[in-house]
Amino acid sequence: SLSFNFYATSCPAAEFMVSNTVRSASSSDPTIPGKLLRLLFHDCFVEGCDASVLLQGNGTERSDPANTSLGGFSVIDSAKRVLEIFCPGVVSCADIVALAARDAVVVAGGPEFQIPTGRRDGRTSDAANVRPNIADTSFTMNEMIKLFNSKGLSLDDLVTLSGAHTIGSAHCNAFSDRFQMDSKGKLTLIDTSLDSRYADELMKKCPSDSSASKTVNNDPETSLAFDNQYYSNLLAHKGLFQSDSILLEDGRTRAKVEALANDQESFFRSWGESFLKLTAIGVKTDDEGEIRRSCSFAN
Ligand code: HEM
Ligand SMILES: [Ca+2]
Ligand SMILES: [Ca+2]
Repeated sequence: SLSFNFYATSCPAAEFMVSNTVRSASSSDPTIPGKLLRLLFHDCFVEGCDASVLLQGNGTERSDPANTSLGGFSVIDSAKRVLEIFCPGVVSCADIVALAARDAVVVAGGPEFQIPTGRRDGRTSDAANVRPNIADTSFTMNEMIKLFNSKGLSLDDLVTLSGAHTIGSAHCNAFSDRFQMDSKGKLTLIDTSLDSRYADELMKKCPSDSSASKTVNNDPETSLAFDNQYYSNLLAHKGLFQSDSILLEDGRTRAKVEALANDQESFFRSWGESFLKLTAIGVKTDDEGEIRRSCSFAN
């Protein structure tokens, strides 16, 4: 099983080296924390937290269209490079992904807490497993609940972990389903759960002819700060994805949204608990899996 300070004797500076790498990468590129946090989500929901998302090659998870907008791989690679110099063959890529996401939140001003380590790296990675296990922005609440429950996560965990959208950004096509385009390329809002002024802003930033690489902030107010602003945005009908907006629309989750919007401390407490559950999904430990030498390839 996982344990706190798993590397205490085998590589005592492991966590320090990961956090240093995350810190220095984020200081030269402020988009890094969001990328590292999303990378963890996409790792843990597919085959568990086993770094399967990092494997390169034909038909791996990383090659699936649902994963092409992932980033932060180079930060994981540079942490691994340092660790392989000081503690060769000891620290798993799966632990690096989890620790890096934990540290990314701290860098962005979020809560700091210990997480257990001892995850081992998976040997398989199949693109076909991505879409059945990753939530789509068009999911209904029932579909979201079903998916999260299948990973051992509750309704409250869903609301809390969606708070990750308090940082980072999204490509225009990630929310284009909230608009309709006429034959001249003009957009109109079809999703009435969205604030109309916010919708206008989004249409301006993401016109129908905008480039595929164009992005907008997930949190229009404090995109670099890991705070509870996400929940105030939901109350103001400024959830970027339909899967954000329904957290307010649905009676089963609304009270939790309101509670987290009202109290940042309670968001941080909830975050710590739900993050621990997220980083423990389907972990491989002890004699399962391996410790990869390179995070991009199985040994
Ligand atoms: C509940 C269902 C969820 C859906 C439908 C969803 C969907 C999305 C989408 C479509 C994007 C934009 C990607 C892009 O276009 O580049 C995004 C970004 C992001 N998501 Fe989620 N997400 C969900 C839950 C989560 C969870 C649980 C986490 C982490 C705990 C997370 C963390 C992030 C982060 C940090 C970003 C910004 C990435 C960046 O800046 O590069 N999301 N999400
Ligand atoms: Ca995985
Ligand atoms: Ca924020």
